Amino acid sequence: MSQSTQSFTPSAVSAPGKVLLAGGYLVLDKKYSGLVFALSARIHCVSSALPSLPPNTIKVVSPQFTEAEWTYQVTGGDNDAEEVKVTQVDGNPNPFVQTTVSQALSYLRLSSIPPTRITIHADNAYYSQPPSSPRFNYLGVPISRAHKTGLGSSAALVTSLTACLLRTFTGSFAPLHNLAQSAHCAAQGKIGSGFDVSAAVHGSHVYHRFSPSCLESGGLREQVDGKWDHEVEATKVPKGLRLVMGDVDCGSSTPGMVRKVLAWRGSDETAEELWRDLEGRNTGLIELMAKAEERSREDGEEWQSAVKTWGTGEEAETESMKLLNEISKQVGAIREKIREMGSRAEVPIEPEAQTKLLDAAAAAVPGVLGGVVPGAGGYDAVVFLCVDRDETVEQLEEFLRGYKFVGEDGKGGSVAVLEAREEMEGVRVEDIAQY
Ligand SMILES: Nc1ncnc2c1ncn2[C@@H]1O[C@H](COP(=O)(O)OP(=O)(O)O)[C@@H](O)[C@H]1O
Ligand SMILES: C[C@@](O)(CCOP(=O)(O)OP(=O)(O)O)CC(=O)O
Repeated sequence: MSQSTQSFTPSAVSAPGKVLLAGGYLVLDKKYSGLVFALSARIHCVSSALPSLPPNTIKVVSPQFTEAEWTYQVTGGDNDAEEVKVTQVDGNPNPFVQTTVSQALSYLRLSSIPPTRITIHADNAYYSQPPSSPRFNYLGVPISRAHKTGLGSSAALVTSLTACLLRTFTGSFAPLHNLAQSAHCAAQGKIGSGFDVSAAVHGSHVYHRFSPSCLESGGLREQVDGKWDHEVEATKVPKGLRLVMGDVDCGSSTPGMVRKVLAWRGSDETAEELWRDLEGRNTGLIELMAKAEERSREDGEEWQSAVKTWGTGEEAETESMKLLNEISKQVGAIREKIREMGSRAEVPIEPEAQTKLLDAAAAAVPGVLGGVVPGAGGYDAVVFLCVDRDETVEQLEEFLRGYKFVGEDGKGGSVAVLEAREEMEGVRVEDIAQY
């Protein structure tokens, strides 16, 4: 039913970026798990009334970039038969912003809205830039020219913007997950696994995807309000451990890699065995992390002492130490299968240059349990699981800063440490006075 606006709640919300530590490619199939951590790097959206504009106008601005203002006119929705239309009247195209505004307003079917401004602020870790830049640093280029670091800017943006629109016009976040997945898939022009939007909504978890059929028939309302079959089981990096994210300055294209890996999976009947084996290793890591977290609560003193000494040569033989050793070994076992997957599909999921970097970092820095090439793999990122000791983190950062990466065709590159670590929480309401 169409409804006129009952409320206008100026809102500030944020949604986190993601890192898929385990389950790349597998997570595209509902049977298999994705271990995804939300990150402290967030995209914020802040709404306010903008009385200088005509009614039924929404202006979205992203002030860290040039040419980043988009004005939309909202029409229709006066009766049930009439669709809501969102037309861009000003600015360059931004399909993620436009699709999100359009889907949120079409879903809500508001027959009139007060003129509204929404400001986007992205944490610095989303784009390469000088260290110690001010918060929400001004990059001075259009978004298309900013160098992305692969934390999932579009998923965090779509989720944050959807949440902001829902809260502004209805006072609540419902139905955030389904609506954000729908908008993200529509803007991308394809139905991916959705682990990134799921992390932006729910925070860190083990993810099983929704069936693509949730978005394949019926209208928007029917789809969003229908029964979704994704699964989300909260998880966390055990106390005393942390993730360190590295951005490798040598790009590779995810879409091409996904197509090739899936084509190989379809053509080789032994691939399924590899998928099952890798799933066993991934769930093995998930279980070990849960056990470690449990151990840290059962015997905090023993756990703390293991975390303090792991990798220093002064380890005592305790249950906690055993768990840290097992986690470290399990990361290695996952990488072994990932390399097999890559070489059999002929796709550089963990290319040799990344193997060298991951092994060299773990060998050089005491306290690094292991590193992987996250998500789809390739040349552009690494993530390390390490003990959360100041000296370990500092040494790892120093090691990465000094590392000379030799990528595809012998091209050299550097590795930047991102200002982001794991975080449990997904979307959240922020204090509107802070911006
Ligand atoms: N801070 C931002 N403000 C406005 N739009 C953004 C912002 N960050 C990302 N986007 C949108 O998301 C797109 C990037 O999406 P994509 O290429 O899928 O990258 P990612 O892998 O980071 O999600 C941009 O072209 C833009 O449309
Ligand atoms: C291959 C995948 O399973 C994981 C890709 O993970 P990334 O973290 O590499 O993704 P992008 O940020 O979109 O580049 C594809 C998917 O699950 O959609």
